[in-house]
Amino acid sequence: MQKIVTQTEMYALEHAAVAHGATWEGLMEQAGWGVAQVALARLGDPKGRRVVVLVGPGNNGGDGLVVARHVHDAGAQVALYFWRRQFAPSDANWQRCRTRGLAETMAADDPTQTSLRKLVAEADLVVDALLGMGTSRPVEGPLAAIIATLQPPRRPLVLAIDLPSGVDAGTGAAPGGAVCADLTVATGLPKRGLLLYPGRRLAGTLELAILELPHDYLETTMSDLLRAAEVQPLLPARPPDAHKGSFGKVLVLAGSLHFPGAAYLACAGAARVGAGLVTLAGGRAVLGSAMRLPEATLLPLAEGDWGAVGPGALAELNKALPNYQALVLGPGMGQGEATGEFLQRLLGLETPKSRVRVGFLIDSNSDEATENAAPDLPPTVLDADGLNLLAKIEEWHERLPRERFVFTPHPGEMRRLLGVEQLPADLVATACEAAKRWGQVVVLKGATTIIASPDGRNRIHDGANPALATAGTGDVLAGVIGGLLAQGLAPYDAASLGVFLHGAAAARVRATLGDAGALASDLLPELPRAMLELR
Ligand SMILES: NC(=O)C1=CN([C@@H]2O[C@H](COP(=O)(O)OP(=O)(O)OC[C@H]3O[C@@H](n4cnc5c(N)ncnc54)[C@H](OP(=O)(O)O)[C@@H]3O)[C@@H](O)[C@H]2O)[C@H](O)CC1
Ligand SMILES: [K+]
Repeated sequence: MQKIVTQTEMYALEHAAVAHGATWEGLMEQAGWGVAQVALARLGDPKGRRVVVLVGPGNNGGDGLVVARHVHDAGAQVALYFWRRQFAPSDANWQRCRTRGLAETMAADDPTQTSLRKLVAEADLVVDALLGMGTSRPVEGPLAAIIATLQPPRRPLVLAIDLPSGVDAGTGAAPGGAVCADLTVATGLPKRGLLLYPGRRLAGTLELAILELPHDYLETTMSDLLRAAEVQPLLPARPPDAHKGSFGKVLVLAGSLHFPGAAYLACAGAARVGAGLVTLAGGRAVLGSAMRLPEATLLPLAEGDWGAVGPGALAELNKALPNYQALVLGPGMGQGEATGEFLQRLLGLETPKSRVRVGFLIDSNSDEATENAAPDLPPTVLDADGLNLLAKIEEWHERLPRERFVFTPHPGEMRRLLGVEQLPADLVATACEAAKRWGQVVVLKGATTIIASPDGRNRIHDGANPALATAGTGDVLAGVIGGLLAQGLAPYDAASLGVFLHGAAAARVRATLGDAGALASDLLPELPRAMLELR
């Protein structure tokens, strides 16, 4: 499993490695040697190739000096450009470069970067070893000017060691600008900032230089990179003697007059990942969606305002719910008052008192519990308007039954759930803390999607795809996760596999249609193909 680390976790791992007998110098040698191998593979025959290494003041610069030595020893012509690094005889890696006679330029002697521009213009490869995990503030002044000499379009290949200089290792932020690399070789383990935007974009292709780190430290709360190997075992089995009842039933409550298509997309998403039966619940507004998917059954519900679902729908819905193994709630359902009241009562949140009566609804029109007493909800995906309506309910997270929901917010919905104007910079920590506090699985959607479990586990999906930036793709994802929940996956696994399959289907769409013009519904036929590919 590929772990992703914060600076704190990485420094702790390095200390643990030293406690187990490694040396700092040895770790740096391993890191630099690993990076040099990637550099040499990119350079092809190193003879006569020109390499410039930009060396900063810290250990990232130290890695750069190790790379410089190995690339020189392999036959390339290496020049060193130092920024804020003072020579000291104890700097063994610099000393080794001096012994080899590598050319040196000091940034302090090149205030207008004239020498640097010439070096860069003649180089085949620039190695960025200015700053790594130690980046602690926005880039400015001479450092910004040095970084500016690497601007595209005319420039050599740029390889960043560990992180592109200027990218925050924890959040991926680059407030003062940063090196825009063609590839980044992470040392030991990839840092979170390499997966989060804009860091992910600035890093280019990601590669890894292996460090020997003590593995028992890897199994704590570090993030996992969501990859095929991790999710493949989660695919539900399809025994030959199976029947539709084997794969669960999903109830989808989605769509409204304004968003009729959301219902279709969510239902079809659930069906396309193998749910046995999908039922669409709603008023006349969603009839069109039901017609588009003849395989779905329909649960007609009493309508509130403008065809939206209102509290009158509860009786029918509660009767039906025990027959379903998963519920998808919210895509395009609207945010009208009646729908809000419906949701509040469906979730048992109509009065603070109901906290102690989870699973039973009180009909506010009657003094006593009605015969419509609600069953416990099955595992439920709460998405889009469902989340927006939930966010309006006072103290919702203290009163909602825990470990029952997968929340699938995009950043705007996440802000509303958290009740903040702006999301904190550290999105992984934000998703993880929310999942813990709310007791629900949180899928924080974005170019990089974060899946966080209440128990602290979290997975990061590196699936940016411009083809996905179109209306309705979130509705498909909600349906996909619902379809997997119905097949018996635990919420965290259903969310993880769902995000992976959705991303894999999107990659297939992009491969045939390109970056623009794909429709959310184009994902649907690709979902079974993505599953087939994964099996
Ligand atoms: N620890 C190990 O054994 C290994 C580490 N590896 C590599 O080391 C770096 C992390 O090294 P570190 O020395 O902690 O940090 P950096 O080299 O990234 O940089 C620290 C210096 O940078 C200055 N700084 C930070 N931000 C800025 C900024 N925006 N502008 C100017 N200067 C900045 C900071 O100086 P101060 O002024 O704050 O004192 C530091 O001096 C890691 O990324 C790996 O590459 C090896 O890979 C493995 C072994
Ligand atoms: K760097």
